[in-house]
Amino acid sequence: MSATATAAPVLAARSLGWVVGGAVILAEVDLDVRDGELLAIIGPNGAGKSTLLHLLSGVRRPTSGTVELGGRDVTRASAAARARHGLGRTFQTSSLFGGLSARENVRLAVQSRRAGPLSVLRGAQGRAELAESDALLEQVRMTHRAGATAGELSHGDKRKLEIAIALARRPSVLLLDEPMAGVSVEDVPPLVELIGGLRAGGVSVGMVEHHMDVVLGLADRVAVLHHGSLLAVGSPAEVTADAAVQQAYLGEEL
Ligand SMILES: Nc1ncnc2c1ncn2[C@@H]1O[C@H](COP(=O)(O)OP(=O)(O)OP(=O)(O)O)[C@@H](O)[C@H]1O
Repeated sequence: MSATATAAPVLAARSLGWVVGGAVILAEVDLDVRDGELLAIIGPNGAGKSTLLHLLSGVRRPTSGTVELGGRDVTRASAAARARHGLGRTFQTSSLFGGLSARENVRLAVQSRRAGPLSVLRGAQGRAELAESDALLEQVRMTHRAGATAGELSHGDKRKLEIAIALARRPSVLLLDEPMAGVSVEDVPPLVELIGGLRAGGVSVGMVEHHMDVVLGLADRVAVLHHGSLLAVGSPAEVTADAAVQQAYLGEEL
């Protein structure tokens, strides 16, 4: 039994569903991210993976079911409120300020956590904020790129910077939407190391990812979505041996 097999859920979907225009995009999904684990969410294109992240993080409201964060019902809470209560996330499309440096991007996130977004408008200077920003850049191995503008970074470095920004808000659970998308082959191993190390820093992770070698190497558990329903959830070995999962991926590499 793995160390996280009996850990408490930090984030949970309970019978979660989303219906739009009569189409059932997500149906009755019961799934949790447990304390200290890395849960990977996989599934063929259009399975509902991003929708699930949107519902969990409050970007979209479910049409049925509930979301619990740290044991409390946050179904009606906004994305900002969930973020304040420890839920971080990154998006498939980059959310960086391309014209600002990597350090400035992280510093804005640090500032907004420390004093609320208005402090950014006041242009508050703070040694502590700078030190914290630099520590976050160090944590994601980006110190050497601190002065580079975000727009000129490689895809791999952009993903690292986005994780640093998410960590600036000190999340207890972090949702990553396809962190390896567009990342060059040589940038994959450092990103895998960074994401794998988040658990040791006390951050539980829910990660949507298509790269199976990355998923199988990193995840404590894997959840498989198919046509909006949860097909299987278990250890990487259990899931890859599952006949229904193999059927869903027929013709695709698993
Ligand atoms: N706002 C919307 N209105 C109607 N249909 C939507 C909407 N958003 C998503 N869908 C549909 O819901 C389904 C699931 O989409 P979603 O993006 O969650 O899938 P996914 O598993 O993340 O796919 P991919 O791996 O391609 O990113 C798709 O068929 C998509 O077209």
